[in-house]
Amino acid sequence: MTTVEIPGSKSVTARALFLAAAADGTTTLLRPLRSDDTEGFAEGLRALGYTLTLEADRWTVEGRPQGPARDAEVYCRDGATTARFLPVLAAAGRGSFRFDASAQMRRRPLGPLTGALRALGVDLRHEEAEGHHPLRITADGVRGGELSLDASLSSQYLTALLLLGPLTEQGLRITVTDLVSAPYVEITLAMMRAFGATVTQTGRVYEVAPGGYRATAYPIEPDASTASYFLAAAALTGRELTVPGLGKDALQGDLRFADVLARMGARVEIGADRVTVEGPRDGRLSGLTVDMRDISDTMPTLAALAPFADGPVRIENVANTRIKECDRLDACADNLRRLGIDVATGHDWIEIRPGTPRGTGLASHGDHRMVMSFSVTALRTPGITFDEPGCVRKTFPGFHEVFGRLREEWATTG
Ligand SMILES: O=C(O)C1=C[C@@H](OP(=O)(O)O)[C@@H](O)[C@H](O)C1
Ligand SMILES: C=C(OP(=O)(O)O)C(=O)O
Repeated sequence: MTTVEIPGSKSVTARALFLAAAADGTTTLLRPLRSDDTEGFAEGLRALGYTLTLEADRWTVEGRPQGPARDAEVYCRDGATTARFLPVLAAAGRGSFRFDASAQMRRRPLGPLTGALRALGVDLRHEEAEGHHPLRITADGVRGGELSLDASLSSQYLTALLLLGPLTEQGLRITVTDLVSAPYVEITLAMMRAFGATVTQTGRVYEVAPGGYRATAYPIEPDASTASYFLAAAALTGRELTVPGLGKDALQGDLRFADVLARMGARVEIGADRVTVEGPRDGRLSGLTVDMRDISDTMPTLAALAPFADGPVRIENVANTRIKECDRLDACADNLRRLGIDVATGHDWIEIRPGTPRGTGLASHGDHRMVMSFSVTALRTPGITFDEPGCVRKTFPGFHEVFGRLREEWATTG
């Protein structure tokens, strides 16, 4: 049996950094993720005037409940959590703040969030394309009130506004007309409560009370999206693999990817604080149709595994994967075709037919998940290479070392 320690969750680390910065007192994050996205988030906080100490497994943040209070320029790199959460933190402070991001992140939409901030009275200007970075905020605190929000492009708009709620004078009441990636909002609600906020949800209506956040010591659970590559690897190779730290009480919806593997024929056990997957001994996985709207970061993982199933794999309701680091439906189809696999896509779906992938050069499309996903395919396909393997740094800089060790361990144990 193999055990793999997975680094901390990107989503939980980003939220914990925001909450710690906004809290009254000093917060300690235990086992945070160290990666380009989360280091970019921490660097953004420093640019906004916060004091952070980053040690290997322990980050401390000195909170400033009054919010950022001096003019600043923030570069958000490729991270959408940084690019969508930090402008909201700035809006709650006082000063003139300019935000910019990488070319990739500049292309990704912000409009529903910046529209909501304007509706709350925030003075915000997009410097180039409307609804995209770069943007300038002239902040003077946020009074609060009622809002309607369309979160069908990204749940991160809702998360950002929920995080803002306790920092407003009157609180926020948000009615959501549509919501993608819903489990990420559950992470937000649970973590806001852990930092002392009062927030309720009744159907589509979220109510957040004013009153700020309280500092705490916060342990970061392992990243469930990252775990998907290792769980898929076990499913594909007929091995048994355990990821400690992700169990029944895990915050992240992406752990549900294990249920998809179970439907394909793997044995899955989700215990109190660990998940174990054992692939079928004969290597036979079943095809299936699956709605991944809630867990679409794992769509590429399944697409990369899909050719080995004994029937078609159809993934539905994943239109918003077209506005991630790249257009993930097109990028998956491109790489599967390079491997000689028959694949079809539509506006919000992809269908992959069974086949035997042929090793070849694959395109990263600047997307960490392309590289990590097709590394799983490579376990049963000699000759796969990537044009930009280093882009895994966004969420898991050590991916190739850890995945390579697993591959070697399995090669030597027959
Ligand atoms: O809130 C978060 O931490 C995230 C929400 C999801 O984005 P969308 O809501 O844009 O789908 C997910 O894909 C992303 O990796 C992280
Ligand atoms: C889409 C992703 O990241 P983000 O939206 O946080 O940039 C991801 O990690 O797959």
